[in-house]
Amino acid sequence: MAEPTNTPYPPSTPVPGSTPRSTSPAPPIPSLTPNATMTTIPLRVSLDASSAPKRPIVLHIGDPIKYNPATYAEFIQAFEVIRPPTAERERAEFIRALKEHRWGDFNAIFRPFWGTGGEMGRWDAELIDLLPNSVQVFASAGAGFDWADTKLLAEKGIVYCNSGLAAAEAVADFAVAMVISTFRHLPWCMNAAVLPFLSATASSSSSSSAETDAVARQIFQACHAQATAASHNPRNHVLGLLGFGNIGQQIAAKLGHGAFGMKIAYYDVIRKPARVETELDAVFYDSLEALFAASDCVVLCTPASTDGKPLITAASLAAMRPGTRFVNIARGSLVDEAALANALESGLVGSAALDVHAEEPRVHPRLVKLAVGLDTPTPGRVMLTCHNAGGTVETHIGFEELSMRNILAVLQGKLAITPVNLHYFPSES
Ligand SMILES: O=CC(=O)O
Repeated sequence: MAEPTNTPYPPSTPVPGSTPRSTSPAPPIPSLTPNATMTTIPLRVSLDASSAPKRPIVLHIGDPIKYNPATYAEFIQAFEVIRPPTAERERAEFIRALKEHRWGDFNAIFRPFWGTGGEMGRWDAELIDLLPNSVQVFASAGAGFDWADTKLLAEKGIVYCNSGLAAAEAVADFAVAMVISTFRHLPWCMNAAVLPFLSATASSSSSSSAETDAVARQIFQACHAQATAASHNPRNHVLGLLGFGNIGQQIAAKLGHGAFGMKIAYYDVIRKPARVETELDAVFYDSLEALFAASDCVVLCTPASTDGKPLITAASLAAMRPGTRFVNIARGSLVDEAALANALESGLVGSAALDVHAEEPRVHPRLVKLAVGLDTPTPGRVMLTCHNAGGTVETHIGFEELSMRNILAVLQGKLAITPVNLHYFPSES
């Protein structure tokens, strides 16, 4: 089953620089309370009194800082920042450099890198075992951390901080668009407007522009007339959120009562406090199957399973109501895509919207066919996008800022802001 959702961020502390909130504040997220399990990581920065004080060393992997020059100025004042050149960030060379102790006893890893996964591939035992014992914190861009063995990092005494909070608003906004797409068949509507012209361009001379125009008008009119019968308003339908962390709660706030008027249902490995359920008018279901059986649209917003196994399989899909809508803005590895294609073809799943894919950057060919086909009774039943949900300038600003703030906090002996692996540390008592 999925890992626990992210350690919440204190409510009084806005994500520094993440979103311009002054004119239009985001809806409050009720669960953002300080977490009792937060702990201070013992300082391992060398404080050698006999020599001049040394600044802690930060290994900066990935892109240069683009959006937060003021915080970066503070950062490089406090730390010696080493940014290996591209060639040293290739896995083989990175491993060689670690073995040679090329960057000395560095204290933090800083990865403000917009892109899923690490530049040098999985952060597994092969890399982690080579890290010097001086490393205390690894702060990275990105909500997901399925590419990093955070348990092993904790066993080495390294706190891993993600930046999910900085991406939550963008991901939730995108999920809203995707949920609406499943109710209103946006791929069908969009494809019908342009596909005849795209096919004509692809086959160039075979059909005249008058023929293309006639076909296009026919397809337009068919969609205009028929999409209506397959489309519904989301209001009063049950939105089933599989995962109810920051992102799930933001989706609930945007689509629930007082907004789009959907009824909110959720399942999470950790049931949320009554206060959260009350504020979001959310009903807890005690199993994935129970949630699916109650939902008109299921949204996957939970971290990837630690064992890499999908949650959405032929067996779990069978618990859905016939014609259910399905949205994935979490991780492609959570879905058995062949089983989902079967369910779409049989009508068990009525429509879907998928931002993430099991083998990115490859998109499953059967799902592509279901996304573009104009020759079925309800064509274009799947919206497919390229892992774009979190991708906004505001997210990127927040990734940079939050990663730097996490490192500043830990290396200055304070609480990490968004740690996600503290539950793997031995307890202090
Ligand atoms: O998928 C995007 C992220 O992990 O932030």
